[in-house]
Amino acid sequence: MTYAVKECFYTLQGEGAQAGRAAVFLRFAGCNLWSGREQDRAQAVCNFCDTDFVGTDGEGGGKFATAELLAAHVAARWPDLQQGRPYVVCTGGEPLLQLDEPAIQALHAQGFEVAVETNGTQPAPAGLDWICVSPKADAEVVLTQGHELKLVYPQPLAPPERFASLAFEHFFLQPMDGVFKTQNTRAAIDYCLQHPQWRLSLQQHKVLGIP
Ligand SMILES: C[S@@+](CC[C@H](N)C(=O)[O-])C[C@H]1O[C@@H](n2cnc3c(N)ncnc32)[C@H](O)[C@@H]1O
Ligand SMILES: Nc1nc2[nH]cc(C(=O)O)c2c(=O)[nH]1
Ligand code: SF4
Ligand SMILES: [Mg+2]
Repeated sequence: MTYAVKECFYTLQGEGAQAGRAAVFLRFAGCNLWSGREQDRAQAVCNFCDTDFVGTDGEGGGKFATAELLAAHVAARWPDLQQGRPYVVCTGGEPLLQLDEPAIQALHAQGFEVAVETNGTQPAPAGLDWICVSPKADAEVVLTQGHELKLVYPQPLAPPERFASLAFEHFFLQPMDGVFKTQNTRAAIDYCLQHPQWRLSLQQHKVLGIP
């Protein structure tokens, strides 16, 4: 299996229950819900994406022929493997189109806890330490259990109530970034105030100006 990686960088997790934690972000290229081309955005199943996941040309990007080469590339980004619990967040694009058990095992062998940010349309390989599912209105969620469910809000066809009974430990609303970010943030605050099962996830890295 060759892995196509858009970029790979060390920063703080900006979202959800692990926000503030140092992590290597491993951003896989490609997604099943959007081509990544602006001319296709309006017709895409997921049309609010804030990320460039096309190609392998980003910082720390490239193609990796084996799970071991991929894991060594990730480990090289962690400052000191003796210090703290090394943490890798596999994202994309849609990471579960590529992240498989051998890759997870190779990352474990390098000492990493392995997290994933997924749209929930693919089954999860065994061995993941943290699963964050972020449902998209027009895409069926097959991954219905995990650690956190992080719903971009609002999506009129995906109200939070649709997901509130799924088997997750944490439930977050993340205001949709874009031209209506201020209004979306206010709406998410109001929803959390009225439904305390849900917490607010702000994209802290955007506030901080870090990747
Ligand atoms: C770029 S996605 C990649 C992982 C996976 N494809 C997914 O959608 O979960 C990473 C996270 O950013 C969220 N996200 C994408 N676009 C956003 C936006 N415009 N505003 C807020 N969150 C957004 C996604 O819902 C997901 O939780
Ligand atoms: N700092 C930081 N935190 C993040 N959490 C989820 C991200 C993603 O794009 O998946 C992301 C990201 O791109 N940067
Ligand atoms: S599913 Fe994730 S990566 Fe794909 S277009 Fe939507 S937000 Fe972007
Ligand atoms: Mg991001």
